[in-house]
Amino acid sequence: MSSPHIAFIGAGNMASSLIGGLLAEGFQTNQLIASDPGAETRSRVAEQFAIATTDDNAQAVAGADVIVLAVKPQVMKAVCQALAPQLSAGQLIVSVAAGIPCASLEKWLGDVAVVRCMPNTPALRRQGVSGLFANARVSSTQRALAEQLLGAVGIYLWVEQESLIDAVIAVSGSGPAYFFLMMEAMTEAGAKLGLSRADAEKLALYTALGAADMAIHADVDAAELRRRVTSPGGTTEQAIRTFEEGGLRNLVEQAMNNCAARAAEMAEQLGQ
Ligand SMILES: NC(=O)C1=CN([C@@H]2O[C@H](COP(=O)(O)OP(=O)(O)OC[C@H]3O[C@@H](n4cnc5c(N)ncnc54)[C@H](OP(=O)(O)O)[C@@H]3O)[C@@H](O)[C@H]2O)C=CC1
Ligand SMILES: O=C(O)[C@@H]1CCC=N1
Repeated sequence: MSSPHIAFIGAGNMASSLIGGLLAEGFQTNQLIASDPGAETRSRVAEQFAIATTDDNAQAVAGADVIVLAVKPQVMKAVCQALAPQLSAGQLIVSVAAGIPCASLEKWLGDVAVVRCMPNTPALRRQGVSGLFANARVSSTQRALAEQLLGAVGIYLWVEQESLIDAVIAVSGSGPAYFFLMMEAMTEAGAKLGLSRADAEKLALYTALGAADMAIHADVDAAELRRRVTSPGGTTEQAIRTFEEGGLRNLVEQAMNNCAARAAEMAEQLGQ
């Protein structure tokens, strides 16, 4: 489908990142509509992206090829149950919600084609990475449609088991926050070492960008790139030793396990 119409249900952080990325990629404003109960949110989205907005989810989904469910998991059941009678045959549901399984969406929406997707907010800059899982009703054309949507805002990969979406959340869905935390901490520490806050922030952010770009394009892994920065007896060695002795690897593993466990817990609590 060359010019699909896409309705966003919920126009908050994640929807805005996707909308911004789609428009930057060349989607037309008249292909997109966003529905949200918040008047301020609708004004912001209309002003920022010049797309149609509404507070009526039923109006948003009428005629849409793809319906992106981008509300908080806590309201997903009510949103879906209200939306179910408004859906037409052939529409593809793309849910970006953490912790809401396909089976729950099918229970609330009926016999629908669902792609469960875990994107991340760098989609706004078309630097997103998404994990996708399709239920059995998704046709090959609809798979291609989901790929067109998420491919417009970054890269994507399909997982063959739905449970792996929780692992995707732990790595990349929530992952930007881990790197932002690192940037905050490096900025603070740089400022304490005497740099201006602005300079410390610039150095930290561009270092993150450069390291990621280098790691993506290198023909060796991150461990080898790290070793190449770490001169024996030099400065980096002291920093890395401090991280290792402080248990950074264990901490990262624990954090990601807790993240995935929370997604599973949400499925128990909110998916009924
Ligand atoms: N933020 C992220 O980095 C990521 C988020 N996600 C998923 O995206 C989803 C949305 O998260 P996020 O964008 O951060 O949350 P936000 O709160 O920023 O956005 C959700 C929006 O939905 C609106 N909303 C509430 N009720 C309804 C309704 N009945 N109909 C339509 N819209 C409604 C909310 O309005 P109001 O505020 O007035 O309630 C809010 O504007 C979540 O399910 C989350 O798991 C996935 C990947 C990454
Ligand atoms: O924190 C959350 O629950 C959402 C899902 C992944 C990123 N943000």
